[in-house]
Amino acid sequence: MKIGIVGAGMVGSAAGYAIALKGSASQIVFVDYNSDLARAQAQDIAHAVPFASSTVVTAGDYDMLKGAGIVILAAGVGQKPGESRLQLLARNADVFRQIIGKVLSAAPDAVLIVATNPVDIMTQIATRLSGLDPARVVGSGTILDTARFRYLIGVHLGIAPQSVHAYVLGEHGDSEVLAWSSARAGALSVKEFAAQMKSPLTENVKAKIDDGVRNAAYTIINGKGATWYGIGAGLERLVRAISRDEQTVQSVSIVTPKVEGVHDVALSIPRIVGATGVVADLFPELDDAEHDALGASARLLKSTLDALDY
Ligand SMILES: NC(=O)C1=CN([C@@H]2O[C@H](COP(=O)(O)OP(=O)(O)OC[C@H]3O[C@@H](n4cnc5c(N)ncnc54)[C@H](O)[C@@H]3O)[C@@H](O)[C@H]2O)C=CC1
Ligand SMILES: CC(=O)C(=O)O
Repeated sequence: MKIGIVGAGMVGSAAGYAIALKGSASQIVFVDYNSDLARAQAQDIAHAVPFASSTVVTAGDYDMLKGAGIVILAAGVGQKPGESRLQLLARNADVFRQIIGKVLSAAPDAVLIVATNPVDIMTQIATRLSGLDPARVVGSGTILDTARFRYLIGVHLGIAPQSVHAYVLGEHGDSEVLAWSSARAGALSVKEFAAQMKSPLTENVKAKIDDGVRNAAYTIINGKGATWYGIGAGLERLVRAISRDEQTVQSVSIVTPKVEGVHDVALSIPRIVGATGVVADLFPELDDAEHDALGASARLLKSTLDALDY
């Protein structure tokens, strides 16, 4: 499948690199208003291809997206140290106003994957601007936070993160909800697994893991200016799920009719992802505090969107 990537900065290029190394696309086309950057990223990644796959990597204008089955939207500004994702909204909404029409003119049948922050609200804006079925406009949402959560639980339990089944819900941002009550390791609840492994999940351990997930972006941005490898791998995972019609469960963001009493809000819950985008939503079992936190996250996202005049 041909994949378009609009925004050839750190996130777009990390996604392209991961896709090329895995060979999950036949072709990648980078588009960026900095055309020199797009060309340079394509060339650099193309030089990795002989070690890994047969993906053809190029760069060009929007018309080069013709025939793309998926277009990743990673254009826009990222956070400066101390800035929240929500503070990027007005600037990145302007970027989407400029690019969505051009993407759809060239690739009207593509599934859109949104990475630009604040990703939930940008997903809602992309859905509105494109007029597409919401299931075809998939925000990467908490796919990265879920990976961070599984990684840290895996470290605590001494097991591979692939054996941890746990999800982060709601906003990809400060109000996100770590769904501890439904988290499992192998066939056990994480609490029972931890007890049997003699590494109990105390409130202190859970608080440290929460901080490691919720504040990961701030910590990494303080150290290196931006984050890109984690999300690059997450975007590749979504490309694979869609291009191979995998029907895999991922925590992604789409405009959802009703979440905790909030109507038409984009946020993450686990969803089945296949060729057409999101195929079905899965509402996990939550305890009362998690229900309340998910409701608060949904209300925050909805009110932030409503305050934006676009
Ligand atoms: N969803 C997630 O989990 C994550 C999202 N992000 C977000 O991804 C976005 C991109 O981050 P980076 O790649 O680090 O930024 P970057 O600054 O390295 O790259 C952004 C690119 O977008 C391009 N661009 C800006 N306006 C454009 C327009 N109107 N048309 C075409 N291209 C345009 C720029 O030329 C630049 O190359 C940010 O909003 C960031 O917050 C970053 C990490 C994780
Ligand atoms: C920047 C960002 O959204 C992240 O790394 O989670």
